Amino acid sequence: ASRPKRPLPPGMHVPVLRLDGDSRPRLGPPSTAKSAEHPWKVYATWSNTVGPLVTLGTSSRPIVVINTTEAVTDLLEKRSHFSCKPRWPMAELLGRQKNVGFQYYGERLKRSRRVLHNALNTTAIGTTWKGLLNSQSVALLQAFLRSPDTFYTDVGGNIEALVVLFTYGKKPDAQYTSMAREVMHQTGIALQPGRWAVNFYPARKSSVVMYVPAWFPGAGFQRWAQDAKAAFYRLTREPFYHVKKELSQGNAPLSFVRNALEESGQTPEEEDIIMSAAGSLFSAGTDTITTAVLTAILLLTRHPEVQARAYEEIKTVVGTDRLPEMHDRASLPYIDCVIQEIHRFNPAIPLVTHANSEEDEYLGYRIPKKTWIMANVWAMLHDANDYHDPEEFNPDRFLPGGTGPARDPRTLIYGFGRRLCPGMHLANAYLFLVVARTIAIFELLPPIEDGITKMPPLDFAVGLLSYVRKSAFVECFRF
Ligand code: HEM
Repeated sequence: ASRPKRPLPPGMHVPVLRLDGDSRPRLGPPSTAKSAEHPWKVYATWSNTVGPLVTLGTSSRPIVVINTTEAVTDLLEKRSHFSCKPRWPMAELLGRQKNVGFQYYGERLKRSRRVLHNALNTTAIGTTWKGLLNSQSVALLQAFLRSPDTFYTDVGGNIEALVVLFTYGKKPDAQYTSMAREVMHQTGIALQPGRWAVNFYPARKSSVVMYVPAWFPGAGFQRWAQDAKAAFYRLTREPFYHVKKELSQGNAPLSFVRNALEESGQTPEEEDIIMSAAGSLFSAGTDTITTAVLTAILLLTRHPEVQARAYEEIKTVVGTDRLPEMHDRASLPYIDCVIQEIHRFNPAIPLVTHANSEEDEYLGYRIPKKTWIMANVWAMLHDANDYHDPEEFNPDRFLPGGTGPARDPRTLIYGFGRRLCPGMHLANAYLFLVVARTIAIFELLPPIEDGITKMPPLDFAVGLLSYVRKSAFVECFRF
C-alpha cells in the first residue's frame, strides 16, 4: 500500500504578492503585512510563526519560500535536483529560455556555465580583466568628480559599459543600452508571478494557450511578446556577429566572446552556446552591481563614522599618494567588513528563484516536483540568531573576535548549488575597487539646509531587484 501523502509546507492561503516595480504589492495577507512593503520582509514575518518553509499560491500550483540558511543549505546546496529553474512560458515566448539564468538544469546549462567560468574565475579576474576593472573604476571616480549631481545615472552607465566591454570588447552606444534596458524591463514584467495568466496554467494547458495566434482576441500577451522577442534576438545576435567578423579580420579587441570563440567555438552548437551565454550577461550583471554600488553610497553617506574609520585604514595601509589596488584587498580588513555589511543590509536579489526536478520531502513536508522555490536571502541576512540587531548597519559584526565573525553574506547573495552566480568574482573585484577608491578620494556628505542635516532615506524598491530608489537620494547628496 502506498504511504499517505505528506502535507505541503504551511501555507498562508494568500495569493502571491506581486513584485510590481515601484508600487506596493497589490495583494497582502489580512494583518501582518499591513505596514510591510517588501514581500521578502512579509515572508520573513510569516516564517517566524510557521517555520522555515512557507507555501504561497494554491495547492495545485504552490510556491515554496525558504527562509532560513539551514533549510537553504539542506535543499538548494545539498540536493542537486533543486538546481532547476521554474517553467516560465512567458520567458519562453520572449525567446529567453536559452538565457543562462532561466535555463533548466541539463547538459546545455553545464556547457554554458563552463564557458562563463573559463572567463570569470578568480585567476582570469586578476589577470585578463585586471586592466578593464582598473580603468572602469577610475572612470567612475572621474565621473563623480566631473558632476557629483549625476552620480546616480553615472554609476549605472559605468557598470553597463563594464559589462559590455567585458562581453564584446567595446563600449555600448546609446541605442544598444536603451534597447537592452527595454528588454530587461520587459523580461521583468514577463516574470512577475501572477501578471500573465499563461505563467500560471499547468504546463499541459499553457502549451495550448501559448500557441494561440497573436491576432486572436485576448491574446494580447502574445503580440507584446513578439515585439519583445524580436528586440532580444537583435540584442544577442548583432554584437556577437560583429565580434566574429572582427575575429576573422584579425582585429577583435579583448572580450569574453573573442576568447570563448578562440577557445571552443568550433561548431555551430558551441557558437550558439557562446552567443546566448554572452547575451545573458547584460541583464545578469548590470543592475545587480549597480544596486550594490548605490547601496554602498547611500549607507556610507548615512554613516560618517564608518567612512572615517575606513578612510583611516586606507591612509595607514595604502597611504595618500596612490589609489588602493587589487593587491591591497587582503590588507584592508575593515573595508571588507563594510562591503559585507552593504550586501547584508540590502542584498541585490532578495528572493532567488529555483525549482526542483524531482518530488522531495523536508521536515515532514512534501515539495512536489517542479515547485517554484524562492530562497528568501533577505530573511537569512536579517535573522537575529546570525546577525545581532539586524536592522543596524554595523560592519563590526564581521570583525574577528568575540564569538567570531558573522557569516559572510557573499555565501548567500550569489545564489546556491549548481546555479551559483558565475559573475561573483568580477562583482567582488569591481566592488572592492569602487568602494575603497571612493572612500580614498571623496567624503560623502548629506546636504545641510538651514542648519539641519537631510539624510538620504533608506528607500529600496520592490521588484526582482531591491535597487535604491532615485527620488529623494539624488536631491540630498553632495561630495
Ligand atoms: C553584486 C553583483 C551580483 C549579484 C548579487 C548576483 C547575484 C546572482 C544571483 C542571486 C543569481 C542566481 C543564482 C541562483 O539561481 O542560485 C545569479 C545568477 C547569475 N549571475 Fe549574478 N550576480 C551579480 C553579478 C553578476 C555579474 C557581474 C555577472 C556577469 C558578468 C553575473 C552573471 C550571472 C549569470 C550568468 C547567472 C545565471 C547562472 C545560472 O543560472 O546558472 N552576475 N547572480
